[in-house]
Amino acid sequence: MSSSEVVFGKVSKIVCVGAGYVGGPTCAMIAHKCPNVTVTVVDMNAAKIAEWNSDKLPIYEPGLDEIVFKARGKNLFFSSDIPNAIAQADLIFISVNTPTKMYGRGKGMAPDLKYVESVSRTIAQYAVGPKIVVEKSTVPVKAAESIGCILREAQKNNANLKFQVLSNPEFLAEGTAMKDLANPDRVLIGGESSPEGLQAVAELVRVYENWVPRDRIITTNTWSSELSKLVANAFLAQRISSINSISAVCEATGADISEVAHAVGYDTRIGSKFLKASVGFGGSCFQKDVLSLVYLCESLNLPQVASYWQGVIDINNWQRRRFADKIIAELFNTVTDKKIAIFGFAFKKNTGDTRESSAIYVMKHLLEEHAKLSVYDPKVQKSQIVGDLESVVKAQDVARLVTVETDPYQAALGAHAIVVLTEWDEFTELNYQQIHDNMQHPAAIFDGRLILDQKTLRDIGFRTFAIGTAPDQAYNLFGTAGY
Ligand SMILES: NC(=O)c1ccc[n+]([C@@H]2O[C@H](COP(=O)([O-])OP(=O)(O)OC[C@H]3O[C@@H](n4cnc5c(N)ncnc54)[C@H](O)[C@@H]3O)[C@@H](O)[C@H]2O)c1
Ligand SMILES: O=c1ccn([C@@H]2O[C@H](COP(=O)(O)OP(=O)(O)O[C@H]3O[C@H](CO)[C@@H](O)[C@H](O)[C@H]3O)[C@@H](O)[C@H]2O)c(=O)[nH]1
Repeated sequence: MSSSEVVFGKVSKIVCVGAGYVGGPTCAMIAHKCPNVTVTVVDMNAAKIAEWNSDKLPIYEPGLDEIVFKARGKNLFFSSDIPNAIAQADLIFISVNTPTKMYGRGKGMAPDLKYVESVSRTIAQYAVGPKIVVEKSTVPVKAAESIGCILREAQKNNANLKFQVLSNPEFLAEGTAMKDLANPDRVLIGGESSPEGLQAVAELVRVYENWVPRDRIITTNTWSSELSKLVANAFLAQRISSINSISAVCEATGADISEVAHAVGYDTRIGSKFLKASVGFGGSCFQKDVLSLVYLCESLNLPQVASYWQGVIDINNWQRRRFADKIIAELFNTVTDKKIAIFGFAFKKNTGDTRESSAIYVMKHLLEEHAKLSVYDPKVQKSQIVGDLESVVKAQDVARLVTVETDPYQAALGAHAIVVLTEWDEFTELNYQQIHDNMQHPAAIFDGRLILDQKTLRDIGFRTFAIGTAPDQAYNLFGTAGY
């Protein structure tokens, strides 16, 4: 092609394959900000598409309903007709899941790319005319090469087909997805430096330029873009593991993790964000993407780099275990048949998502000790909680030992302890005097999120433990001082 030949014209029809946590919100935002573009989100899960077309959307995300209800039926559509949508599109986002592979080569480490490959083959089968194909899913470096290879094969048999594969990873965080999409720190687009590649990049830039300042749209080569997504998540997860590792030092010495994080984060070179100690990071991305980086480094014969990043995961698992062990130790070394209230099951506040939530693992450890757990989460359904626990503990034990309540006061009624595992704002506003009055005594609270005021709770009569905080000598009812 000559540099002046136009292969990829102005994008007016966008299709997104994958109507999940990324595809749904991202396309709702594009439709909202680009009234002249028609956006169709397709998925092989017809039930999910029906939910996207209903009054109750399949995911909870602050601000999402409003935008979807405004744009739906105008320039935003949800459909199960994948072939037709692909045939019509100028630009196709691949936004399907890339979970950690649970079988065969790379089991427990590599991302499973079968859904990405399957979409590539579907595009190759139903495409007509030129298409810009955009990796939105998080993938390992060089995934675009595999997608391109499948698409080029289709091109050989049909001269009208033209494809360019771009990388455009998503950086939204759940719970703040709509804010992140409306005002991203940056948009990253990777592509080829050929004339066709540059044209495709320019067309995707043009879409984002509808609301993102041009200087926040970064363009790179394809492999830099793919790798940057993994590295961004690895750095973020690393900060949490770093602060969590120091939380153990605080507990053993009398330093306070919030004070340390504040003092350290005040250095502008370090920065204050993502330094909140916790019961460990959860969510569908951090563990999966760090493991993907570790696997990539092992494949590239870089074992030192692999083991450096593996440490981030090891600390996270250790922190979850450490917190559960602390609960058991402080409840007089036995939780057998003791009722323990679990406040929060989602992996963070303002989402109903439970994927890789630390709650699953802390509860697993407690269930192995035969604790009776009573769970309350404002946004997670009972079926989800039971299903998640059944993936780590025998179903009969879940049935025998776990109850799910729709009210935190009910969850804490008659309990020996409360364990806070998600930082929902409403947990800070409960009447802890009333809760304490209706618990077994001595009553304990374990704050895995550092959201409760320990002094107030102690004044009420609670025995308290918070991550990264040594029990105050004056209130050291646990008798764990040793420093
Ligand atoms: N969840 C996040 O906050 C987030 C943020 C940034 C990036 N990502 C990345 O984005 C990707 C998608 O994540 P998600 O959380 O939206 O996943 P998800 O599981 O919520 O959604 C994926 C959807 O793809 C559909 N799908 C799978 N294969 C398909 C096929 N062949 N044809 C049609 N539909 C198909 C599934 O039915 C599902 O509805 C992942 O690679 C993830 O790592 C996620
Ligand atoms: O200081 C902190 C910050 C976060 N967390 C925990 O870390 C996990 C992940 O939180 P967050 O990153 O806010 O949510 P995610 O939706 O998982 O978003 C991450 O993963 C996405 C998927 O790749 C990326 O797009 C986002 O940029 C990246 O922040 C949660 O369990 C949080 O509670 C902490 O424990 N301490």
